[in-house]
Parts: sequence; C-alpha cells; structure tokens
Amino acid sequence: MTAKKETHEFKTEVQQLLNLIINSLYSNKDIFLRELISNASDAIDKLRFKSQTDPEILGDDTEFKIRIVADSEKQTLEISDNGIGMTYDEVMENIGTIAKSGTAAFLEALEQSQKQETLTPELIGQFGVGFYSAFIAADKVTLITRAAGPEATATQWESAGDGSFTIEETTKDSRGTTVILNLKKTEPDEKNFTDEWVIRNIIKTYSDFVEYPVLMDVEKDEPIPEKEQVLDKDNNPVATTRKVITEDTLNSMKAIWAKDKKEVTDDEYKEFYKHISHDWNDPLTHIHLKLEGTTEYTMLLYIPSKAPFDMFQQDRKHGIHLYCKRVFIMDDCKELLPEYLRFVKGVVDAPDLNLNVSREILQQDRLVKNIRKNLVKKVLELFAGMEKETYENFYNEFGQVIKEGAHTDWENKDKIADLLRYKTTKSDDKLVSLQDYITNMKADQKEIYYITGDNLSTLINSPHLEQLKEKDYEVLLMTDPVDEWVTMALTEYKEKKFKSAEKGDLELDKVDDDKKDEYTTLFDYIKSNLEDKIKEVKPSSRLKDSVACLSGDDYDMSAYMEKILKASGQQAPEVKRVLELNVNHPVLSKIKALFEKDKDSQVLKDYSNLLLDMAIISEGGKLENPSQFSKMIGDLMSHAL
Ligand SMILES: Nc1ncnc2c1ncn2[C@@H]1O[C@H](COP(=O)(O)OP(=O)(O)OP(=O)(O)O)[C@@H](O)[C@H]1O
Repeated sequence: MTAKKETHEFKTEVQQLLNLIINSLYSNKDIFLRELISNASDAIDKLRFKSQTDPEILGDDTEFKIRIVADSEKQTLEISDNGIGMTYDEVMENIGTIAKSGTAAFLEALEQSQKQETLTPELIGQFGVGFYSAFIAADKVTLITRAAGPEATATQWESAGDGSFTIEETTKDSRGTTVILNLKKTEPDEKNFTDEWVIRNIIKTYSDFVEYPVLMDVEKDEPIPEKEQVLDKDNNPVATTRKVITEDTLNSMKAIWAKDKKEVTDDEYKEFYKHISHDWNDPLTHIHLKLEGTTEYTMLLYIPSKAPFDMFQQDRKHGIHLYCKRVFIMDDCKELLPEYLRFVKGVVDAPDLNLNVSREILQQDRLVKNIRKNLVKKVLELFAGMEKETYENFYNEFGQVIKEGAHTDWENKDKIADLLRYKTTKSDDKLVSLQDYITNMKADQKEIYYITGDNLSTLINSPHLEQLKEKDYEVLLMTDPVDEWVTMALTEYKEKKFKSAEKGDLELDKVDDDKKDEYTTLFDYIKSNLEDKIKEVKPSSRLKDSVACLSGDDYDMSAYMEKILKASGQQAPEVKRVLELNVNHPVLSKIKALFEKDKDSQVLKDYSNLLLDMAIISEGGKLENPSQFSKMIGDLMSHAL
C-alpha cells in the first residue's frame, strides 16, 4: 500500500473498451446512471450478505441508502452508497488495470462485427460495461471509496478516460463509495444530468425497483404558515409559499416479483431484467410464478435473448439472486439451477429459508433441493412451450448449453431430448426435433442414424452415409463437440436406438458371402501392409460410390471425439479403426486382378496406403504423410493420361 499519488496506465483492453463505449453509446447516455446505481445496489447487497455472519461490520450505519447529489453550477453529479466499499488493492484490481477474463476475445468479436457494420449498443450491452459507462457522460470521473470495517482506510481513483488514472490514499468519514462525475459540456438541446426531472425520469425508468432508497435533496415549494407570512402595505402576504430543500426518495423500491403478475407492465419486467442481469438487451421471455404448498417460493426467471459472451468461461456467474421475504441473501446462486441452465437470470424468494444461510449450507438444504427441482421443471416446460420461431432463436443461442444437460441431468434426460434439434441430411439446413425425425422415419427403418464431426459439409458428403442415403434414411448431423456426450448419454429416444453411421455394422445390405470370400486374401494382404495403422480390413456395407472409409466398432471412440480430446490437450487412447472397402467398386476388382497376377508388386503396397489415405481424407481427417500421397496420385495420373 502507498500514501503517495500514483499514475497508472489502463490495461490496453480496458482502454479499447472505454473508447468503444464512448463512441458507440453517445445516443444512449442515460444508462450510465443505471449502471452506477446498479453497482451501488450490488455493493450494499454484498455488505448485507456479509453482515449476516458479521453484524458488527455495519457499526451504527445500518440504514442502507444510495444518494445522488447534483450541482448545476459546477456541473457535477455524485452517486454515493454505504455499501461494502473497496480497499486500495480492490480498486486497483477492479477498475482500470485488470480486464475481465474474456475481454480480449470479446473485443475481437466486436471488431469482427464492426467490420460487418453491425456494431450495436446491444452487442456491447451483452458484455456489461458497468463502471466505465460513466465516461459516456463525464470527462473526468473521481471515485472515493472506503471498505467496510473499523480499520479501513480510504482510496481515491481519478481518470479522464484518456489512457491513465491516478490512485492515492485519502480520507473518508464513512464506509462506501462515492462516484463524482464531472459532466461533459452539453448542447442546449441535450439533456442536462444535473436537472432534477432528468434524474427523476431516468431513475423511474431504469431503477425504480432497486431495493434501497435512492435519495436526492430537492427543492420544493412549501406553504408558509400564516403567522410567519410577511404582509405588504395592503396587508396581503408577500408570498404564500417558500422554497425548501427536502430529501426525496426517487424510487418506489417495490420488489416486482412480489407483486401480482397483472400489476407488472411489460416494460417493468424488462427493466428489472436489465437491472439484475446487467444485459442491455430485452429478455426473450420470462416466467413469474408463486408456488404455494409445502415448498413455498416465488420465482421470476428470465431467458436472455442473446448468449452472454462468457457462457463457456469457468469463472462466469450464475444468474439467480436468492431472497428471503424480499431481503437479499445472495446473487450468483449456483445451487438453485444446474450448470446447463446457467444462462437463466432472475430472482427466487423463499420465505422459509434461514436468512443466515451460507453457501455451504445451501448445498445440503432440503428446501433448496426441492426448489431447484421445481425450477428446473418449470424452466424446461417454458422451453418446451415456446412458439417455434422463438424456440429456434433460443436454441441457436443456448442449444449448445442445453445439450450439456443430456449427460448431466439424468432425471430430466427425456425432457432434454425433446428439446434437442439437429440439422439432417434431409432438412435443408433447418433444425429438426427428434420427434420429427421419428415421425419421418422410413417404414423399414429401425434406428436413429447420426454422424458427428466439426464440419457440416464434410458430414453431409461423408462416404459413411452413401448406403443410408441410397435407402432414403435421414441422418442427424451433429457438429457440436458436446454432441459426442449427448450420444453417449442418450442411447435411445422413444424406444428407437441411436446408431452412429460410422460405427458398428449398419445392417443395411449384407455383402454377398461369395464376394466376401473372393476378397479375403487380398484384404489380409492389405491389412499386413497397414498393420500398425488399422485393426481390420473388411468389405463395407456403408459405401456405394466411394472406394474406402474408416469405421469403428460399436463402442469405439469416434474420430471426432478423438479430435476433440487431442485439441483439448487430453490423452486420447489410441484406437485403431477398421478400413472398409467397397467390393462393388471397379478399382477393387482391378487391384484384386493385379494381386492375383503378382503378389510381390511394389505398387500393391502403395495402393494399400492410398486406400487408407482416401478413407482419411473423405472424412475430413489429416494425412500423416500428405506429400507421399500427392506423389502417388501424380504417378498414377501420369500413367493414366
Ligand atoms: N459502488 C461500488 N462499491 C463497491 N465496489 C464497486 C462499486 N462499483 C464497482 N465496484 C467494483 O468494481 C467492479 C467492476 O465494476 P463494473 O461495474 O465495471 O463491473 P461489474 O459490476 O462487475 O459487472 P457489469 O460489467 O456486468 O456491470 C465490481 O465488480 C465491484 O467489485
């Protein structure tokens, strides 16, 4: 810690983000106040949570509040709270130097979309710019903060948003944070953020339901009592009212989840969502229910319209805030919804919970387990009941996460299976449900066929599907890595088994036994040439036009799974695959003729390798020795031409 004033550079990503905010949100200025009030409210939430186990921490400052002071002459606006505050180190960590994890990736995505000219405030909103939004309205921001606790010292942070900030120790009488904005000059037709009615309006619109009073000193006309009135020469009062300064509460503080559904407007639902989620986009939909009976609770849950940028990051927060009789207990309540529903935001108010509940106790709590079970049920029902178009939008954003549930939530596996959608060989790029797939199955088709891989067009053209296409059987095209786990977990749907198009025996057309026998010695020979690379060479029942493909046994790992494990740096067990050859292809009968003429021909060895390479390429795999492959093709072409 240090007493002197230090100047630091903003982390590059933070400065980039700041410039982006200032440049793209100038027409959306009001939201800076919402963000700062949300931060103040979060800081009080945190303190309140801490005070449940450490009541001393509040001292005699027990009335939580947020205060706004506007000075129209100096053109400054102050937002103060008596929340948890920050230590010097926390200010260093939270503001300016360390960018949130994922910022760089997010900025890269933004830059990409900027190129496509689709940069919108909504896109930035997804990231949640929080504190930095102050610079939309201010050309200098000063933050003075003191952490809760008797020993704490105060810290002052200041910046003009131009690449650097100063930080120093200071003094502050009480705990909490004050943010002082030196407002930018406004044009005559622009809003002045020191104007009482401008502030009132913004707070009413965005922060009405904040649980703590947002207070401001306002000037009011008060009637002058008769005996205090000054009279003029005609005995008439000079004035009947006088200006007084009184403290006014600008928000209603009504917990909207506790209200009757009919009393809440659509806009109120939306604004509350934005307050708790820090997302600027409207939610896709919400569910507001009061459950009575043995497990009593109220829930107001929202489904975002866009996936958050950090959906797949380890340190992302969950979206549920837990309350007990409208008193905030905790945010980021992971215990109430499983991981695969981590994108759901909202509030759960459980009146029977113990207010002093800790996270550790929550995990064991029977009531919490019951609530969780109910929430999952309601949320899955909400998904299932969505209109087709809304559901497709939802699935495009969150389908990948929902799939995680197929192998983690055994209890709801069937319901999750109902929610899955896939493109297929027949769907023309549209998503199809498993139910639709089954309805459209051919009369003689017994199983649900699928193939996994990372590239849709490689999959759709895969040689593994030739016979299936010939039979006019539909095949699910699974291109998410998580689909590998889905297929492991879901072995069947509505009594129809899942069957990989690249594994096991497809049991379509049996290869003629005589023909099989004709090829046995040649196949043994090819196998001996490729001994260390494959486990078997066999006639294929999958292929129609292609010469070769690779397959696995029913319980072998798929090629895609092996690729995923390798890409994530994990040790994939070495699984040799089966080289399947099309005995009806003219190339094979020619190789066979050559083999019967001269078993020692060097070219037969080359052809064995070539057949394997062709099989690898056709499924989008990587050759071990691509230059040898192209040399062999070159030789073949020069002979053929
Ligand atoms: N009034 C405050 N009191 C205490 N800590 C604060 C306050 N304002 C900001 N902070 C701290 O600074 C951090 C960064 O704030 P910022 O508003 O940039 O992001 P955030 O609130 O974490 O998330 P979001 O970007 O979604 O708003 C907060 O997480 C909090 O720890």
